[in-house]
Amino acid sequence: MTQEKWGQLRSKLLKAIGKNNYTTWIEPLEFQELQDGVATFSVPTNFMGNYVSQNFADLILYEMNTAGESVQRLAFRVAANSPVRPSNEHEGDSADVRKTPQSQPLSQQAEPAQDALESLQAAPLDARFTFDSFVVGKPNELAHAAARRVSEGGPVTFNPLVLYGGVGLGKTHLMHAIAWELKNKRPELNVLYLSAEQFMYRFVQALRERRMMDFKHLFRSVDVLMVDDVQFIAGKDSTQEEFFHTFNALVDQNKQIIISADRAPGEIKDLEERVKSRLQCGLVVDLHPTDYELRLGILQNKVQQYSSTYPDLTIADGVLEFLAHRISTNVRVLEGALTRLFAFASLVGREIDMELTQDCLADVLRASERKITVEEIQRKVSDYYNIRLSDIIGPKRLRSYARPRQVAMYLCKQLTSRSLPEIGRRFGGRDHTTVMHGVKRIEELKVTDGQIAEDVEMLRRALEA
Ligand SMILES: Nc1ncnc2c1ncn2[C@@H]1O[C@H](COP(=O)(O)OP(=O)(O)OP(=O)(O)O)[C@@H](O)[C@H]1O
Repeated sequence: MTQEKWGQLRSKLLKAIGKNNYTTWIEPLEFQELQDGVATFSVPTNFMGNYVSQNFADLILYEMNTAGESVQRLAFRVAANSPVRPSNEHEGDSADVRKTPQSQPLSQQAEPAQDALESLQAAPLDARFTFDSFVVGKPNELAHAAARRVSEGGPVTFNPLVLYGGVGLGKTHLMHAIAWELKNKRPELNVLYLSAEQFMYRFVQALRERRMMDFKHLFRSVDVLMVDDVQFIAGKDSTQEEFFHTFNALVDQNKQIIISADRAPGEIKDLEERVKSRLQCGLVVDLHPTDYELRLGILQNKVQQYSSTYPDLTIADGVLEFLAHRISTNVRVLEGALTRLFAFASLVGREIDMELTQDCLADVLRASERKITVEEIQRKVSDYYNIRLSDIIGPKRLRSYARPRQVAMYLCKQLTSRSLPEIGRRFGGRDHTTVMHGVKRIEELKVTDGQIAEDVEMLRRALEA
């Protein structure tokens, strides 16, 4: 991040927290560097660093990330370069921003909590995302069954329910469907659905307006709390802490919590252990990547919905099967393709046949047959394991390099059409028997080592996305 960018961010902070706070706390901060996700500031005193970290860190992090900077943590150093140590922290954590004040004075003009709660409930639910429009197949049947159960609003049997899976596989759809169902069946329940980003934003706002008591009260008075994309709060320490307290308070009152995430809780980097373990206490279900049958079912369902909008359009045999076969990335892309096809066909007034499909969706079809390269795999794997690309290719035999290298070789074998000798050549001129050994080793480990199985799956998804 440049000084200039920090300058722009400062003016946003000024607007957000008002002139007095700004002059006292933000103006004296001097941005030093942004490295490995940690933004370092120099501050005149320890006290000041602590105060800013406790009261404004989430806001600063939020603004930085919104401005396109990838920042997980802030660190404050007094001018002499000694790290700020929050008084109630262990030494090892000294530069981390972790603490949230446990209580904040209530603002004199604080609205009654109930009013504010109503505005919170306005988080919009998509009218299309209901159980009726959700197509069930093998990859999502367990998630669907669990969502159905929770949506009955009966006694809480598993808490929380965690739905996780890759991009566009229906997590948000299921969450909304639960909320709609609860609103219909149990209108007396206070159901709150929001994204983890909105949770953070509310939290930051409450801190800023000194209305933490309201915030706590609001979130503790819901009957069902649904938080979408919880991975968003990873690395945002104060928000995680507040989420943790909210979570515990609701579970203690036997209130239902439903969470979604893009990966299993245990796999979310920079999510605190205690949050992970709370999330793992309930029922954790995976939405698997779609299979051909599910994709076809979703397409047929969509076509049925479209038939009222486009009563004159017809689809030739084989088109839906072709799309289900060819577009396997995610449901969002599949739906988008069909929408475009209908719009196009209605414009030109033609039947949707293979020719029109190929013409209209040339780019989508090309993208879905995109070839994955060895270099891409090497790059993704090195990013994933946080090692250098040269360590994947190079000669080092340390386990911390050798295992990722074997994972990369395995993925090259699975996802590209390269032969073993070709793969070997691209891994620093290794022999094909070395590649074969690596591939075999990962095949074995996938069965015996859950971590490796998960790593390979995540990487495969990322590469195919
Ligand atoms: N089984 C399904 N039946 C019908 N529609 C589906 C199904 N799965 C996904 N969709 C549709 O695919 C689109 C993407 O789904 P959704 O937004 O729920 O994905 P997500 O898992 O929350 O993705 P992200 O990780 O991007 O938030 C939505 O329009 C949704 O209605």
